[in-house]
Amino acid sequence: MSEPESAQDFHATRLEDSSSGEDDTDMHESVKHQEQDECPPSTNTNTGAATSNEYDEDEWRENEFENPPVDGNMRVVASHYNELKESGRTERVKSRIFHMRNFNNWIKSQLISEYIKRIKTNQRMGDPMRVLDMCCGKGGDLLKWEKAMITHLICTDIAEVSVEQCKRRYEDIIRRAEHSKFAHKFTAEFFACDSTLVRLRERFKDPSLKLNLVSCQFAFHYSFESLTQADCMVRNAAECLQPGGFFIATIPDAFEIMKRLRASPNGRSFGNEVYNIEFCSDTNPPPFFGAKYQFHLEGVVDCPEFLVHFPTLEKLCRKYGLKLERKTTFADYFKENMDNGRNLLQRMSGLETVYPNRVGNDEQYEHIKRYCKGNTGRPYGSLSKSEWEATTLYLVCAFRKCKNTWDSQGKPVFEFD
Ligand SMILES: C[S@@+](CC[C@H](N)C(=O)[O-])C[C@H]1O[C@@H](n2cnc3c(N)ncnc32)[C@H](O)[C@@H]1O
Repeated sequence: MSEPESAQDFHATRLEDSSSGEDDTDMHESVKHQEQDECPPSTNTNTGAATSNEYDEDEWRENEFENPPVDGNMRVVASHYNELKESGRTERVKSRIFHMRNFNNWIKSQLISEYIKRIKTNQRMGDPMRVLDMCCGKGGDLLKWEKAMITHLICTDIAEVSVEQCKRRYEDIIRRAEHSKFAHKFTAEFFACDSTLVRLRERFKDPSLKLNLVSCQFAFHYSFESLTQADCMVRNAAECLQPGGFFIATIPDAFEIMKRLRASPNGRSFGNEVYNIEFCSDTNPPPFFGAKYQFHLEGVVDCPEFLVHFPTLEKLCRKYGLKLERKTTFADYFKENMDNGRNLLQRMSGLETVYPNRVGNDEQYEHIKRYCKGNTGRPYGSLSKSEWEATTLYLVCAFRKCKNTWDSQGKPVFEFD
C-alpha cells in the first residue's frame, strides 16, 4: 500500500486496514474538524427514551423453577457471529447505521478510558494493567486497549472465527508497534469458549492471574437465558478481579425495551427502519430469566437475546463481591461525556454532519430544523431519528470489586463500603 499523502488519506487508509469495522479512530489526531453543535434527536423530539429508571417488580415474574438453557440458542448466536461477513469501509459508510455504530464505539471508548483512569489513580508507576475482554468479538476494542497502555489482555468469545480474527488483528498491531518507537506493546492470549458455561480462569495461561478490569461489551445479555448461565458469567467477571478492579459492560436496557413494548400497537414487537425487536416469550409479565426476543439490527445482528432484569443482575453481582458503581442510559452517558469527549466523537464520525437547509421534509432530521432556530446555513452533528432510537436501547454499567475477609467455612465475606 502506498504512503498516504494527507491526514485525510491517512484516516481513510487506516480505516480500510481495519478488519471489523468497529475500529477506533482515536489515533488520528490530525483529521480536520468542522465547527458544529451536537444535536441528537433527544434534544427536541420524543424518541420514547425512558425518563424514569424505576422497575415495577409486579411487572416481572420470578422464575419458579430453573429454566435449563436451550442448547440451540447459544449455537445460533455463535454461528450468527461466526458467519458475519466483514464489510469494507465503502460499504460501512453507505450503511444507514454507520454513524450509530461509530457513536456506540465512542461510548465504549469513553467507558473504557473512564475506568482505566480510575484504576490508574490507585496504582503505582509500573504496576501491571491486566484486562479480560469477555465476548471480545473480532477485536473491535483492541486499539482501545493499546491506547489505554495495558500490559496484558485476555480475549475470549464463543465464536471461534471471531477469536481467530481478533488474534490476527492483535498480531498486526504488535507488528506495527515493532516498527514504531512510540507504539505501546502488550501481551495477549486468546481462546474460544462459552462464558456462560465454562469457568474462564481455568483456561487462562496463569489461572492465579489477578485482573484490573473485565469488559463485556454488547454481549452480557446473552447470559440471561437462565440463572445458571447468568451466574456463571458474573462469576467469570468477578472472580479474578483484584479488589478495587472494575467490571464494565454495555447491555440493552430492559426497562426501556419493556416501555416501548407496552406502547407498541401489537404488544409483541416494535422497531423502525434500522432495528426490530420481536418477543418470543410471554411478557405478561416477563420472567427474570429467559425473557427471549429476536433482535434485528440492520446488517449486523439477527439473533435471539434476553432481557436483563437489572435488580437481579445487581443481586448476582453482590454475591461475587461486585458493587454497582454506575448504571447510565446511553442518552445520559452521551450528555455526561459530551464536554470531554467532543473531539474524539468527531474524529470517530460518531455523529453525522447535517445542514438544516438541506434536510427538506426528511422526518429523520426534523429535530435539527427545530433545534437550529432559523440558523439553517451552519452544520450540526446528529444521528437520524431511527439511529437514535436504536442506540438509546442501551445502557452502560460498572461494578467495583470489593475487599473480602473469610468466614469459618472458608467463604468470602465482602466489605461493600
Ligand atoms: C455484539 S457482539 C460484541 C463484540 C465485542 N464485544 C464488541 O463490542 O465489538 C456480541 C459478541 O458476544 C459473543 N457471545 C455471545 N454469547 C456468548 C457466550 N455465551 N460466550 C462468549 N461469547 C458470547 C458473540 O459471539 C459476539 O462476538
